Amino acid sequence: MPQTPSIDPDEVAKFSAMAAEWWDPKGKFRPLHKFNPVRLGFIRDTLVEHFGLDGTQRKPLKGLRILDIGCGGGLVSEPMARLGASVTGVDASEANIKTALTHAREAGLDIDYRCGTAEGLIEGGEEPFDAVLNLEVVEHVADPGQFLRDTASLVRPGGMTITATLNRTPKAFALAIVGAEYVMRWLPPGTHEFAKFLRPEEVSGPLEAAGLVADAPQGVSFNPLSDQWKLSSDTKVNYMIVARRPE
Ligand SMILES: C[S@@+](CC[C@H](N)C(=O)[O-])C[C@H]1O[C@@H](n2cnc3c(N)ncnc32)[C@H](O)[C@@H]1O
Ligand SMILES: [Mg+2]
Repeated sequence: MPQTPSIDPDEVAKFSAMAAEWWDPKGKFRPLHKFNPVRLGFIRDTLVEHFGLDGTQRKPLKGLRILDIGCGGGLVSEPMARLGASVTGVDASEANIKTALTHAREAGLDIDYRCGTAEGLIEGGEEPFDAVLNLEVVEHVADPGQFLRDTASLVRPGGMTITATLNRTPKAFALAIVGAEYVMRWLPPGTHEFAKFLRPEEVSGPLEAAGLVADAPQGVSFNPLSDQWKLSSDTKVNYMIVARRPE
């Protein structure tokens, strides 16, 4: 594990211990698999609109350079590559990167996976990206403000970033921790720490401090009747924020 400021070693160890399960839709990452179609649709549509791409093409993201920071096993990196993007997937856990590499190789996808961090990319003089995806990571890092400013600085002028996380509200405590971890057992107890959840302004603030302009948050909600996630106006539990760097 690289020793740099954004890493909380206990958090990264927790994900490393589950590394073999990333691609098991019934395993410990079941919630992310269930959640994936709605966030992928939102990401695709947002990128197509922002960059003025042709959404009817089979590979509409062709030509875009995307960073998936905290990519885990590659649940988002792979679909982005299939849509034509040139994807760099970075994760602090070596075990996750191994899982991601093996899975992409078996799928015949060429993804630039690296074990590392946002601050490591900056120190290494990485060229800024068209888009940076920061999905379900900021609630697991040591210093969220610095991490958000770092991810923002990896966005090129005219580019954008999408951040997804959990809100720090009583409803999120009830659903994402008590419900998902202790009642439904969708996630291993201890996966999330309530104090590390972020209010939308705690995400947009650091992004804007780093020169981006943030949209209003987009809520994502689970409907127990249909057993599905959908975009919603309710940002009290899961939400995503799009932020753009002016030209
Ligand atoms: C909940 S998972 C999300 C994975 C992926 N983004 C997804 O949504 O499918 C959080 C990931 O963040 C990684 N991580 C934690 N701290 C990190 C850091 N400082 N830099 C990069 N990755 C980190 C963990 O190893 C883990 O794979
Ligand atoms: Mg999480």
